[in-house]
Amino acid sequence: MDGVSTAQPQRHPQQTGHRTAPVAFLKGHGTENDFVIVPDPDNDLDLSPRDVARLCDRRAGIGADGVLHVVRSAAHPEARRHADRAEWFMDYRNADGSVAEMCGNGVRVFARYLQHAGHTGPGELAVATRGGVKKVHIAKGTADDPDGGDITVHMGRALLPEKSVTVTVDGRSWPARNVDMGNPHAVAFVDDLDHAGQLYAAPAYAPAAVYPHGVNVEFVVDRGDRHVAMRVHERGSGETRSCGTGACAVAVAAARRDGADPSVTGLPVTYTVDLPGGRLVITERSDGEIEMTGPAVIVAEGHIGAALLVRSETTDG
Ligand SMILES: N[C@@H](CCC[C@H](N)C(=O)O)C(=O)O
Repeated sequence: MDGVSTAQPQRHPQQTGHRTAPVAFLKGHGTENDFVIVPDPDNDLDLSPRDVARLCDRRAGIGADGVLHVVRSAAHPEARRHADRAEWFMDYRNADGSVAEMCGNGVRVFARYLQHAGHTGPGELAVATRGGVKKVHIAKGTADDPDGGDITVHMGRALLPEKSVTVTVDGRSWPARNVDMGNPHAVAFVDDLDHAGQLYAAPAYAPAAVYPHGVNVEFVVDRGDRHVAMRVHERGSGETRSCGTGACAVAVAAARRDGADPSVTGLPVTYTVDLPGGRLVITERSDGEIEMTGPAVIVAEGHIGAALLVRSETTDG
């Protein structure tokens, strides 16, 4: 993580017990990686891991792969130091309530929310994340769909630690490439995406010490020249229909496998990555910077029912 403080916000007295004021939310997705968006500019809400898990529950809650808690950087202890460069902080949480360093699809949906709410327009903006400040470009939409332009995120550089890893599903194992996109990934090239099975449980990996905080696992097949397809099992969320950091990790792993390294050749390389929920285009530039482009959509807005955010001091963290 990029020098992030781990200080936690203090729980405000009126945030214990039953919340009285309705809390607004929106629902959005990027290539069907879906999020509950909770606007909270002044960081008044203290969303516990259990609150997040309840919101993301697809039967008893709103349902999502994660939560995008939208807070002004100046109001959040983990982002205050970025406030002069990025007005808004994406406080991203996985569906099980855990915190992650980065979410690539989440940043695009976060930017779309800021556009939807009138905080920004098409063009450039910066978003603070636990993985540092990310530059985002919102393309102009059409007359029919003004908020429909693709969104490009500058994801930073990938790190490829030379550690051999094996991932295993249903007794079948593959070597995997270890790729750090701010968050951890294990990329396995397979003959058939069905070989990853149902992915109800997290794939096993070894040695465990390579990923002390867990890992996102990608399974990849070739579809054509610089064109791949993937499935992903996400740490903290299970199998999802898309993962932006995962698609970037896959593109870099595929490029190295194919002998392409822009920092050596001086030539950018672009991969098309198909996911169950849509298509992302990933370019690794000659300076190592990775750009990810894809759609982001807001699909609903409303208020969170009080029962979802009721907390008990003895059971909620
Ligand atoms: N879906 C995200 C990644 C979210 C975080 C991940 N589950 C982790 O724990 O690292 C993306 O689009 O990048």
